[in-house]
Amino acid sequence: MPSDMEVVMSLLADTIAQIAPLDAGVMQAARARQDMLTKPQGALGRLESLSIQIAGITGQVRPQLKQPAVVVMAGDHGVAAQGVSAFPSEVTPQMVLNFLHGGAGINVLARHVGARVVIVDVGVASEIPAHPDLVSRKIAPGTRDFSVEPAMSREQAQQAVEVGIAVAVEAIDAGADILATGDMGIANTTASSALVAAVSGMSVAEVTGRGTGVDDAGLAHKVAVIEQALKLHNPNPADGLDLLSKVGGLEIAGLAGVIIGAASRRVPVVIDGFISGAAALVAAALAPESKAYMIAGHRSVERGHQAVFGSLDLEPVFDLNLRLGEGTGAVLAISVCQAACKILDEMATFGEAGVSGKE
Ligand SMILES: Cc1cc2ncn([C@H]3O[C@H](COP(=O)(O)O)[C@@H](O)[C@H]3O)c2cc1C
Ligand SMILES: O=C(O)c1cccnc1
Repeated sequence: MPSDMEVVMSLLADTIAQIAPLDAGVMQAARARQDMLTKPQGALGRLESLSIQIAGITGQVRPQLKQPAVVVMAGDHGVAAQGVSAFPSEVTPQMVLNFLHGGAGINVLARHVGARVVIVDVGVASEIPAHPDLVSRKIAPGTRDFSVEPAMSREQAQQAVEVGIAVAVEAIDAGADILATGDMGIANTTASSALVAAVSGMSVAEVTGRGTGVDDAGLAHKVAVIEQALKLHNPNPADGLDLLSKVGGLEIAGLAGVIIGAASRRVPVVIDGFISGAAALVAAALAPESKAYMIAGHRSVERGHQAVFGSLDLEPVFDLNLRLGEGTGAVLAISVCQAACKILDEMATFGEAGVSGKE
């Protein structure tokens, strides 16, 4: 009999092993179709390249995105005790209840694009009363304060990634054909900046912003806390579980799992803001092939988000000056992905429409 730990480890390893490269033949066929549509070649810019990426992801020359879902992972952070957020930790469970009642920003924007919202407690510190729409998969009641000790054990990091894999696969089995990532966790921009600094090699000051709105003194303190933590733990940037266990978060681990799970099932995954971007860096460290399945939804206001795009070689779909998280920018970008696929599928070719080609 394998121990529980071996089963857990094999799920992560098996899922990573299932991630295949994009289908180059399908992408070529989608490119050829784009070039026959009634517009100057390339005139629909990013809509064209997005449609081709999604064709390569799904293996369909004319992919349809009909059932979006956003996975919002919630977890608390021990490092909040250092005063690195403008808000108290009790906001995390309070916002989870808000999600469940449909009143948060993500609920509104998900309704706007017709996306299902999946809310997961992977590490909220307090007990959240049972609710039919809450996926309760708590690995620990928050992380430990990583300014003084590792945020979690390596085993917990792996278990949290696996929660994300399982939730993504369940959503896909229930019909989802495109996923978005969303986060909730007071102080999680601190963990995210630590991860981004560790992976990008940039200085902590360059990749640390105000999160929920700390003032100048608060920002300087936040930078000092992260610098000290990185000095203490020296995480290995090539080892996703080492990064997570030392300076990560349970919801960040869960989101890395969502990305890996989506990639393993050939489903596009739209990455939200800075926290989701940190999760994407971890996913890429664990499974480099998962990068091809990522679509960067938007550029967040949070300082350091650009470093994520640089490290992953991604270009955000838009920049609306968002700095909320929860998956808000990602679900809006899903609508752009759907538009891109409709262009590829529904636009007439020059031949069909009787329009003359280029001289
Ligand atoms: C009411 C409220 C709703 C939110 N929804 C997302 N966040 C965002 O803010 C937090 C990160 O910022 P920091 O690192 O400064 O704590 C995360 O929970 C993130 O999802 C929120 C924050 C607040 C206050
Ligand atoms: O970009 C984000 O996701 C973000 C930025 C600030 C605060 N919360 C989330």
